[in-house]
Amino acid sequence: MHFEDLQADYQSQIVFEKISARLSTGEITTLLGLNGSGKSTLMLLLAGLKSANEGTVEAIGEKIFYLPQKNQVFDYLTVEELLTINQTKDLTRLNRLIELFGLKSLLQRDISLLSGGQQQRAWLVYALSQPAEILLLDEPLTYLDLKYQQRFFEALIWQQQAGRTILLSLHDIIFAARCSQNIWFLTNNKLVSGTARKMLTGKNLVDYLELSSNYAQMLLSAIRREEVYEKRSTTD
Ligand SMILES: Nc1ncnc2c1ncn2[C@@H]1O[C@H](COP(=O)(O)OP(=O)(O)OP(=O)(O)O)[C@@H](O)[C@H]1O
Repeated sequence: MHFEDLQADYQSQIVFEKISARLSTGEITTLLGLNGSGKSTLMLLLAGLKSANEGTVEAIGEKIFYLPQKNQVFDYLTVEELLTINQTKDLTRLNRLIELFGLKSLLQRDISLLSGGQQQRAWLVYALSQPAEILLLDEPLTYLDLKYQQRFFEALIWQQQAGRTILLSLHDIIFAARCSQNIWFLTNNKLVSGTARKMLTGKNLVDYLELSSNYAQMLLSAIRREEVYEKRSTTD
């Protein structure tokens, strides 16, 4: 999937203009940016749910699934009913996801009566079980406790290894650094993109996320420590 010279606005307020990028097939890309920088808007455009004022999006022959930041059901629907709406799903994958996200004991419960994190787990299983080549997941970590953030990380790596192309929007750059090959920053109506290694620099965190340089350095040290830990843990 790629897009060129995209422009979006709401009632003549420009969100971004002339942005272009390619979503690398089979890789995980994370979209970072301040509140209101346009991450959800870009996902809506890529999913074909909002039309661009200018520019083009091309995803020939690729099925796209978009999970919005806020999800709700308007009728009483159990978790099981939600997860079986689309019968064309791969049941082996669905059952493994149900297990991974601890939904077995919640299958008969009404979604609207679950806690925020339990609802998010149901929506994530719903999203990850869709038969789509491209997954657009808007702030998937919202409400998740650390246990299920870790499970979500495992699910992401599994899905990437199964050949899916994934675009996430996140505010957690440590999580982004762990899972992403590519980082896109939305900043001042523009998109700046590159490999995670190249993009996660102190200067970019200060310039694009408006962090103080001390906080940016602290996060980058945590990312470096994590890299060392991960290298060590693969040889343990
Ligand atoms: N339906 C809408 N009508 C009018 N303006 C909107 C609408 N949706 C979003 N906006 C505005 O467009 C801009 C981009 O919003 P968007 O939701 O894409 O940002 P975001 O980067 O996803 O933010 P966040 O990190 O807070 O989720 C913001 O200024 C927002 O106020």
